[in-house]
Amino acid sequence: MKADIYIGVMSGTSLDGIDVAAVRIDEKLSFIKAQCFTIPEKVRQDILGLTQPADNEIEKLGRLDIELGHLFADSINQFLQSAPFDTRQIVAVGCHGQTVRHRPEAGFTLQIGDPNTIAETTKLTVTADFRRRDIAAGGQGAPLVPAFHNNVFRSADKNRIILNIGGMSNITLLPADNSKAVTGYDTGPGNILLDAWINKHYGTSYDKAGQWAASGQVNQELLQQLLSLPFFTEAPPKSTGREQFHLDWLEQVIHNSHQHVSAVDIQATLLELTAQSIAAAINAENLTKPELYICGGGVHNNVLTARLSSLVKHSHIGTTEELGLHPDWVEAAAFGWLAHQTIKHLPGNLPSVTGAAQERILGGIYQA
Ligand SMILES: Nc1ncnc2c1ncn2[C@@H]1O[C@H](COP(=O)(O)OP(=O)(O)OP(=O)(O)O)[C@@H](O)[C@H]1O
Ligand SMILES: CC(=O)N[C@H]1[C@@H]2OC[C@@H](O2)[C@@H](O)[C@@H]1O[C@H](C)C(=O)O
Repeated sequence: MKADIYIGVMSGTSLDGIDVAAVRIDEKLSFIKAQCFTIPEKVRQDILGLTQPADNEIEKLGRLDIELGHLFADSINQFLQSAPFDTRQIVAVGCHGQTVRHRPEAGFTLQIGDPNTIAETTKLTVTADFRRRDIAAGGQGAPLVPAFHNNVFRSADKNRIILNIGGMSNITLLPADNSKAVTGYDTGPGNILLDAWINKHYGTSYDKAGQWAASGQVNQELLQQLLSLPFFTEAPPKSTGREQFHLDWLEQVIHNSHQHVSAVDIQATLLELTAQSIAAAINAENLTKPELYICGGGVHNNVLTARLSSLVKHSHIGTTEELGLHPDWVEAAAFGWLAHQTIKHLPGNLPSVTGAAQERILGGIYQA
């Protein structure tokens, strides 16, 4: 039987790799397989260099756009070498691109990784640039994945919350009552500050299972200063990124606190900040006895998830694996679904999440 297969490609704010997933979409979506590809260190540094104002930005951006286009295309081609399906069944690729700047308050967001290059190199139809139409319609352009969560994880009898802990964290509220709107927003940092701080001190890219954080003590004064950032109490719709949560911001708050806090205690404090900001967002919602399902790389940080489960009100806590989708592949699968929406001329955004005036067909199509 001929099936429609879509390839989702996600390279998120953590810069931990390029996730490629294949999904089959007929009446229902089913996951086929996924793989993560390395981002070379030089490319990682070039991306990071563009997330803050830099010299000669246009030239750097132009070059990196093409370089990432090739990197995404090579990852897709490699992924398809061991595909357990006939690649002629692929309808399209949905490529998120790499966010280098997200400034919804200034009316723009920028994801790069040239889709023309991907289409030329893979000989596949590519859909990309999913966020800017939502922004043009008055939305935040993010988070987009709640629409996918609504499609695959909503239950008719249980209220559910899906929590993504990536570089940033975002929640999706899925009421069982389908007359109620799905809502969701970015809650603030996911792994980004934990990654940045351990990288500064040990050169490693993340705090494995949260062990370094677990060996320190939370500094309450610093925690309160970090939590006083207006973003945490702003009403949704809201989204954020590296523009807000970066090492310079953290170091400025530490400096302004006028106290000496050891590096390990700062890591413990950052884990507590991450857990508390997520939990405050979840607990502020009035869904009755929600089930909480976590996805994103943060599920592997046992110390963070244990702390979260002691802070949040929920009737059940687990990962999206219980709902049939491994937590590492939810976002990549979502971009496969978004490609399907674009190709079928269906909306990809949820105005109740992003704040856009209406539903919109997202993204551009770059024909094979
Ligand atoms: N074993 C582990 N222990 C602790 N943290 C981990 C572990 N494995 C992954 N992580 C964290 O997960 C992060 C990657 O998460 P993920 O791939 O969901 O991010 P992303 O897709 O870049 O984010 P975003 O959703 O913001 O776009 C890593 O940077 C790391 O901090
Ligand atoms: C601008 C941008 O790239 N935002 C990402 C980021 O990573 C998590 C969170 O912040 C979310 O808003 C979004 O990603 C997912 C894929 C989304 O749009 O739902």
